[in-house]
Amino acid sequence: MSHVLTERAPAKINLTLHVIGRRDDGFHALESLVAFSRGGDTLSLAAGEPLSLKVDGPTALASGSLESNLVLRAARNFSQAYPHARLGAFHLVKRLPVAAGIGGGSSDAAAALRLLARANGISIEDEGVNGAARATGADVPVCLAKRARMMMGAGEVLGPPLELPPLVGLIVNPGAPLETKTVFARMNIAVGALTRFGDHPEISPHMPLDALVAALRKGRNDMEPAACVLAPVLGDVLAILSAAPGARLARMSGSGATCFALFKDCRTASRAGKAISRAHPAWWIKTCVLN
Ligand SMILES: C[C@](O)(CO)[C@H](O)COP(=O)(O)OP(=O)(O)OC[C@H]1O[C@@H](n2ccc(N)nc2=O)[C@H](O)[C@@H]1O
Ligand SMILES: Nc1ncnc2c1ncn2[C@@H]1O[C@H](COP(=O)(O)OP(=O)(O)OP(=O)(O)O)[C@@H](O)[C@H]1O
Repeated sequence: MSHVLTERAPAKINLTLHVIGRRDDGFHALESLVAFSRGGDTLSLAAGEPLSLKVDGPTALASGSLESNLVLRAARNFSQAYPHARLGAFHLVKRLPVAAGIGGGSSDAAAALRLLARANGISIEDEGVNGAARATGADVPVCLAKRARMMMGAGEVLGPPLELPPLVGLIVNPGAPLETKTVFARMNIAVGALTRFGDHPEISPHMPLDALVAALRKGRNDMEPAACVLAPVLGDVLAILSAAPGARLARMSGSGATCFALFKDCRTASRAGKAISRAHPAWWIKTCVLN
């Protein structure tokens, strides 16, 4: 019988997302402080079986065809880097909203690479694993170690892991899918243009909570205005989160439409979550701890 390994694929939250320009290859250059939730999707691997994927869970249908699933794309990229490596049968339990700016597919792909690395006794720091992550998608490298850190370049340049204090958050997705590519296109930045270079607030490795929140407030998500045009409900989500009692900061994650707010404690966050859920029962709302 094959040995089954399991990994969690958490949500990625862009606490800040500064788009500082557009490179000659068409990709946008970013400065982003990324953190991770504790819940998310679950991926398991029966190592040694032929490569396959089964997906179930509440958002399985929304995640598209099996053939286009980033788990299989990551596994194929891994196999190119390590042609003699054991692959296996993946089982994904999909819970995160899809095309939501919280890197669900990227986190699943990174979990697949962690599982394949474990099954083959390879470190996730190995260049082959990192190369497979880069080849799979811009957000996959940062999801590989799932540690809070600065992300730069088009996602391939990572700062050192940061020991952020746990941030109590509420994440809200109003159910309007947004494709990353479409939101970038709407920003309409010319190839080769540098917009707002280097004004990201300084984030130090052991920042106390209040200093971190103050620094985050000086940051922004540059994709928010374009995403709000494409999904006007986002304006409501941000206004509701900003006005929630105890909210210290409200912002969109990634290319949207998921937004988050930070609170001083779990009780305040959970109370806000319940009130928003009563008013908007169709929205996906989760309290979480980010770091
Ligand atoms: C916006 C972020 O969510 C911030 O974390 C990510 O940069 C997006 O990462 P991702 O979803 O993994 O992106 P990919 O699937 O690699 O790219 C989707 C499309 O988004 C655009 N794209 C992506 C990342 C980037 N830095 N610049 C871009 O212009 C490209 O048109 C690309 O074809
Ligand atoms: N395992 C997967 N989970 C979710 N979506 C997937 C997966 N594999 C492929 N996809 C496809 O990837 C696209 C983006 O989905 P995803 O949920 O990763 O977006 P996102 O949260 O906006 O990502 P990011 O924050 O990295 O931009 C969707 O169109 C979906 O069909």
